[in-house]
Amino acid sequence: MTVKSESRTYLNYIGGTWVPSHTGEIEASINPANRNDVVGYIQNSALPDLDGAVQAASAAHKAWKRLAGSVRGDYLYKAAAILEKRLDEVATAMTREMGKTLPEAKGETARGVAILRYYAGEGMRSVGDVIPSTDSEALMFTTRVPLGVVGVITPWNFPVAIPLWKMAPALIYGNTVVIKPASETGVTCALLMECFEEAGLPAGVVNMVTGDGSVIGRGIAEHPGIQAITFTGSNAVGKTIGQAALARGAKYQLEMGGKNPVVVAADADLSLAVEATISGGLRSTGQKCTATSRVIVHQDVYEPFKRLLLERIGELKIGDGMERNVWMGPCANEKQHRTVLAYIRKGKEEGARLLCGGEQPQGSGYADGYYVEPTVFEEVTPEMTIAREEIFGPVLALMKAESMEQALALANDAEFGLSASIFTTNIGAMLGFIQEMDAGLVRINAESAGVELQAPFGGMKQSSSHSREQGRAAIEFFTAVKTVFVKS
Ligand SMILES: NC(=O)C1=CN([C@@H]2O[C@H](COP(=O)(O)OP(=O)(O)OC[C@H]3O[C@@H](n4cnc5c(N)ncnc54)[C@H](OP(=O)(O)O)[C@@H]3O)[C@@H](O)[C@H]2O)C=CC1
Ligand SMILES: O=C(O)CCC(=O)C(=O)O
Repeated sequence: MTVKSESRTYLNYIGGTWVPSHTGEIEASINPANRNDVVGYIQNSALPDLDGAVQAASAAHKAWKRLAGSVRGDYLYKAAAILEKRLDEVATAMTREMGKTLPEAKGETARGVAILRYYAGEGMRSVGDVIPSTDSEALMFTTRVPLGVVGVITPWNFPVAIPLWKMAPALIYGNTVVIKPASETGVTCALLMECFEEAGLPAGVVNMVTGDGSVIGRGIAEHPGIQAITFTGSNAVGKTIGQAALARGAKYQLEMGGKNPVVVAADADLSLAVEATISGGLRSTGQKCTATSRVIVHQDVYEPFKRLLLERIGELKIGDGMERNVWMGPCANEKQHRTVLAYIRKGKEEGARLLCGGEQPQGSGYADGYYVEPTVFEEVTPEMTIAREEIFGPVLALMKAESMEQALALANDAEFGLSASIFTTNIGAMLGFIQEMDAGLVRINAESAGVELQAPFGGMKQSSSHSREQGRAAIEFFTAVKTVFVKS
């Protein structure tokens, strides 16, 4: 296989200019489909780089917040048009950096364009309420003000959509931004910065510093010049960010893991349920916080569902996401690959029965990449590790339920509460699920993954800090309410 390596070095974007890190160190961004392919080099930054970015963002804030919302919106519309024009280039960088297939990466980049346009429009929408005062001669109303400098810490699994669904609302409501993307996807983030630069955003309004999470990510959480932090990633890191922010009185928002169930009732459309389980559980190699992980099937349809599921999984083509007809790419990095294989081993050790997959696929096309076969276990019991912990890989755990009550109890038996699906044609079962399921997203006859940008997104229990992102819900995090009382 020919390897298309590039040696372009991407700099930090600070105060409207591209600058190298004070450390002079760079880090290679590797293609997980072929570890010999270097996508580019990013800066391995240190705290003085972050300080520079925070200073630039603080200096830009006063003028940015004073612009009319519609003017800030115009910048976002321009950035959207530029991203749309560069869609193929950005999607290709994404596939090469973290492995999702090119059609998925193109879909995500198009979603990024739509996110920018949605929030551009927010600049023209109302922001407050008029509240009747007990004083008949007074006018009382609420308005909203930006928070200041927002720190954005993002993961590698949605390298365009997640940065944009955090940055676009932060910007439209008048904040300035310092982003630290996941190290695996620093090149894709640098391309997003180029779009903002080309759109002419004033210097310092958006800034990017790449580098180790434990240095730059932690630095953002602890920085006194950053008024709010929005994070998506693991629970372990999210909790430390929340604690650091709380300790210094900064606002924070954490979107973390999931252990999302799909319930298949006896009256379900089985082929629909199978397709949604495969799409929700295995697309993006299972690396979505909304991915289906536990599949709870009513005993009356368990065998036909299982047969159909295995038959369809057997047809999926695994490989380099840049190749046509490949349905599932590799895990995003070496650590993730090791983690997923370790969970599969644990599943076997704890007594779950392996129905398919479980290994790194064999053959020359797979030797240099972080591939794992789509894997299905059955006889999974609620106390097993693979039923409890987020795997973030192409692994499905089948569980048999004797009744819908038991299915619902199993679905709710998790520390997480992000997304949950049910497949049924019974309206009572649908309503019961909507009512009783402890999840921030409840989906009926639809896969657990897949978030619409105009609707609130976030989880219950350990999945989030109980805030919501996206849609109009974003205004709650990125602004503070001011109550105004006016008397002549
Ligand atoms: N909810 C979701 O969408 C996601 C969940 N996960 C879960 O997390 C697991 C591990 O993935 P991983 O990439 O390691 O996730 P992390 O939580 O470690 O990474 C997410 C982001 O946080 C940064 N970060 C890392 N350490 C710190 C720190 N101490 N303080 C502040 N920021 C930090 C990372 O930077 P850097 O890249 O430089 O380390 C990255 O930008 C996955 O297996 C999955 O279970 C992962 C990604 C997304
Ligand atoms: O399901 C989606 O499209 C979004 C999932 C997500 O936000 C995540 O995995 O972090």
